[in-house]
Amino acid sequence: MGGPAMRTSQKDFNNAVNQVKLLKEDPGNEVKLKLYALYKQATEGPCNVPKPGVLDFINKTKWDAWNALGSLSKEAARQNYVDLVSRLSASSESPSPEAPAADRKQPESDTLVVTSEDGITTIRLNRPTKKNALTNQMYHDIMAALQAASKDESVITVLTGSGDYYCSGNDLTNFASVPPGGLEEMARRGAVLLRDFVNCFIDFPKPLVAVVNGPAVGISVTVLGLFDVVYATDRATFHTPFSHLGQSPEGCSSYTFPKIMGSSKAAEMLIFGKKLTAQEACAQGLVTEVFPDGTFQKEVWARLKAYSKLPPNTMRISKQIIRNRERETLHTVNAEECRVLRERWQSDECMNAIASFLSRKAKL
Ligand SMILES: CCCCCC/C=C/C(=O)SCCNC(=O)CCNC(=O)[C@H](O)C(C)(C)COP(=O)(O)OP(=O)(O)OC[C@H]1O[C@@H](n2cnc3c(N)ncnc32)[C@H](O)[C@@H]1OP(=O)(O)O
Repeated sequence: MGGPAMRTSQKDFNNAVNQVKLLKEDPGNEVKLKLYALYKQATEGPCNVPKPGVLDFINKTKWDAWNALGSLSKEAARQNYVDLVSRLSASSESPSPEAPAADRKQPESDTLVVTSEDGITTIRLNRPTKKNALTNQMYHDIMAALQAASKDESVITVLTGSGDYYCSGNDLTNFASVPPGGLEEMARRGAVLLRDFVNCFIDFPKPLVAVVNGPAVGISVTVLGLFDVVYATDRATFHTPFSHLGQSPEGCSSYTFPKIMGSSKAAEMLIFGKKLTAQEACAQGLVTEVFPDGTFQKEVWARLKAYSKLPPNTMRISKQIIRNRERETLHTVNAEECRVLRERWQSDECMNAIASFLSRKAKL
């Protein structure tokens, strides 16, 4: 085990594994084989499986590459993997023809991880210590990721979260720093950001799937009405505590929720802040299907991989015909919700609720 190898953390390694999926150029089979071997060595140690038969050409080649690393330590393999990915990333900076530079904007921080594999672009909220609460930067990064995904070669786009929560909604500290223009300016900016954010979901052209890996709060729940399919673990809950926060519904939920679940069920959620279990949300049509937490990831990703093999243009056209009729209505609803919220954000009821959370007096 060499000294430098010890400097690579598990986080660096995980980042490198994600980075490989974002490479804009195919590094070629030889490099892919090297990456494979280093990955196996870093995660499982020296090759410990029987050699495949000579006719099993692909697996034998992979086995040979892994076996050639001999007794290289896991740490050293991790370091070599990270170094190799870093060199590959540096040499694949040139823009790809199908994605104009503005649309390829990658997240500026690690709070959003975007990967593409098997025809699926996955946008992962990655702020688990804050229950994936959405910072202003994350709203921008999600918009950029959706824009890029709408033009990339993937077939399906997925939004999901890291850790035990799907998302705890708007980061309430977004309201903590008041700009020079005062509360009014803060509310104006918030309304513009919210409108643009929700518009990206309304206009998204490909099948959009939410993989709800845990509890969901606020805006992460309301925009679900704009997704095509919502899969949830049985640990998930769905909570829109707008009245508790002195706020009003957004994400087009004032329109989509009554349509999905009927006006009285929608009112119980959006006005009284009733928290739904995953099963309840499924019974009311907000969630497509609920999976046991133990098999959630396995079952959902297997299903999505199978769906991603379906003809992409046909799926896109089917989505259009399902959604297009309502697109203008949804834009109108979004604009109206943002107008109302802009006023709410300047109200005493809202300010008190946020101050209360920030001073840790209140929790949902
Ligand atoms: C451009 C503006 C657009 C605005 C759109 C309008 C959007 C509206 C909404 O989304 S409304 C919903 C807002 N969300 C909330 O009110 C949730 C607040 N959070 C909580 O009530 C709880 O944290 C919890 C129930 C989600 C989880 O409770 P628990 O399991 O006990 O964990 P902790 O409270 O200890 O949380 C861990 C850590 O995360 C921080 N955190 C969680 N959620 C948020 C949040 N929404 N905003 C900011 N910070 C959040 C929490 O403070 C803890 O931080 P700490 O460890 O104390 O530093």
